[in-house]
Amino acid sequence: MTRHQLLDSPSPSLWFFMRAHRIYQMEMKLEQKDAADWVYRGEGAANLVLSYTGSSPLFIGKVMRIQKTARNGSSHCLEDHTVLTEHERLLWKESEELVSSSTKELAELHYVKHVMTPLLGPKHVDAGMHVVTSSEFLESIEKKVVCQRPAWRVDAAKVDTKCDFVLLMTDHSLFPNGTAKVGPCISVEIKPKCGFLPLSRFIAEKNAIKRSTTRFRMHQVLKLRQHEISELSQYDPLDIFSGSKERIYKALNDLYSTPQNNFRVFLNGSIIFGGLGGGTNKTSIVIGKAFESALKEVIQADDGLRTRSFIELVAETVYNSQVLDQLLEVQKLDNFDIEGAIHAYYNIISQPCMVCREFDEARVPHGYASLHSIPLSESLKIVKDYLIAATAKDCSLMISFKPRDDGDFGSPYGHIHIKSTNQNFDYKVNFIDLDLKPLKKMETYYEKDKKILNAYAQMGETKHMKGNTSMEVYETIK
Ligand SMILES: O=P(O)(O)O[C@@H]1[C@@H](OP(=O)(O)O)[C@H](OP(=O)(O)O)[C@H](O)[C@H](OP(=O)(O)O)[C@H]1OP(=O)(O)O
Ligand SMILES: Nc1ncnc2c1ncn2[C@@H]1O[C@H](COP(=O)(O)OP(=O)(O)OP(=O)(O)O)[C@@H](O)[C@H]1O
Ligand SMILES: [Zn+2]
Repeated sequence: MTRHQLLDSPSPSLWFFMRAHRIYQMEMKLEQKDAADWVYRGEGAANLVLSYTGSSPLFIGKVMRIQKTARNGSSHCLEDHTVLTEHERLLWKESEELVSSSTKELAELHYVKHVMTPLLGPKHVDAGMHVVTSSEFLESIEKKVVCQRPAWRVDAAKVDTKCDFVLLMTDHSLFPNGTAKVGPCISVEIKPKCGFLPLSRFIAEKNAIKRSTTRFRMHQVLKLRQHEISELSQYDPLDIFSGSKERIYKALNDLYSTPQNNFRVFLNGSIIFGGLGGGTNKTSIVIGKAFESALKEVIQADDGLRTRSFIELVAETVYNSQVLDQLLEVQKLDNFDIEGAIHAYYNIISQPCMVCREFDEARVPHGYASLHSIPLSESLKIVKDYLIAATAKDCSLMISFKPRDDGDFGSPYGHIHIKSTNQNFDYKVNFIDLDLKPLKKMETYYEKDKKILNAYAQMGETKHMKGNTSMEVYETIK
């Protein structure tokens, strides 16, 4: 590791100094030999995440988020590392730091810092910091982790070795104590997805099902058909966002039964439940037993009773912290639905509307035509809010718990008590994956919406012949 300037005598307080003074990029470079200290933690569609195992105080308690690049050029990854497009600069013009960013990576960081953090609360978001890397460092990481990655993720994308930055963030599966010694700490990662039913008047009558069935549940049918999942999830996002204790318990039980990519659990930073880097199947008895046993370190209950107490811990925290209320508000910035927002998108890019083009000129529904005569400022607001909501619908939250020491009254963390074991825990909640969605994705969103609806309608048609409603069908094929 090459250090310059500030970093001759690194200390944990330096990290806070840099954040406090808005120094988002460390004056250091990670070299090939540094790769030995980083191990695979997980990944999503766009990024690979590693955790630190070395002894440098600068990196203890941190994870590294590395961008991936598509193998076939058509993945989710941000292929284009130039800064925002002309239209994106227009869209985000109120966030000066974002539009004047010199690289796409810095734009992403400023988006989290200046757009998402004020909406979700600074207590729950860490925008992270960029660190320069050599391509040799990234190549070593790529080789080192390839065998731990899910095969389908390996086929889809690899580490982007041309990208010379990585993002360093707080490891939210741990509690900071400034040393390499961890634990006991248990954390849960939940990807709750969209928690409301759209009400927009721009939803076409033929798509009215969107007003009564969540996108998540309809999307499950498409995912099943495309073999992305092997069974339908029992989870319904409306439960976890409901504010009702009973329904939150139900959501947690359903997430536990069918975790897919919506639920994971880590013990002292290592995964003990759910799939690394992708989805996972229905929880089997074997997995259930192993999980029960892993919980021993933190849940003081007899064999067979720990999972239930763990679910109580998470459900009570979701209910008491009310953290999902804030997330739901941000998701609801999408109040036009993609069926309305898509027209505003074409106004912004000054292109003929591909949706209205499908209608005879005289038959364009009045509502859509009216969207094409609103001022540009309104179109910008509609699309900007839609994209912010898209980030909020795709992010995850990590809730971490550590047993609370008796008499610890000055703790900066939340406090939760579970009745079943009479235990007290400190907890903290953080949002992760608050990525900026590219403007050009609006067209993909429109197409995907149609695809999801078609798959759901087709399932309904097949089964309706037997006299069932779509909901009953969902329940029976689940
Ligand atoms: O469209 P969705 O709801 O499937 O969300 C995508 C996620 O699929 P999911 O349904 O959660 O399994 C998808 O997750 P997976 O790859 O399925 O784990 C990504 O998060 C994707 O975001 P991006 O392209 O990486 O920025 C997500 O795309 P966005 O729609 O958030 O842009
Ligand atoms: N700050 C963090 N602390 C602890 N674990 C993290 C952190 N950030 C990410 N992870 C882990 O790494 C995984 C992948 O990270 P992330 O969700 O950011 O990837 P992504 O490619 O952006 O995902 P998506 O497919 O949703 O776009 C997460 O699911 C989580 O398990
Ligand atoms: Zn239109």
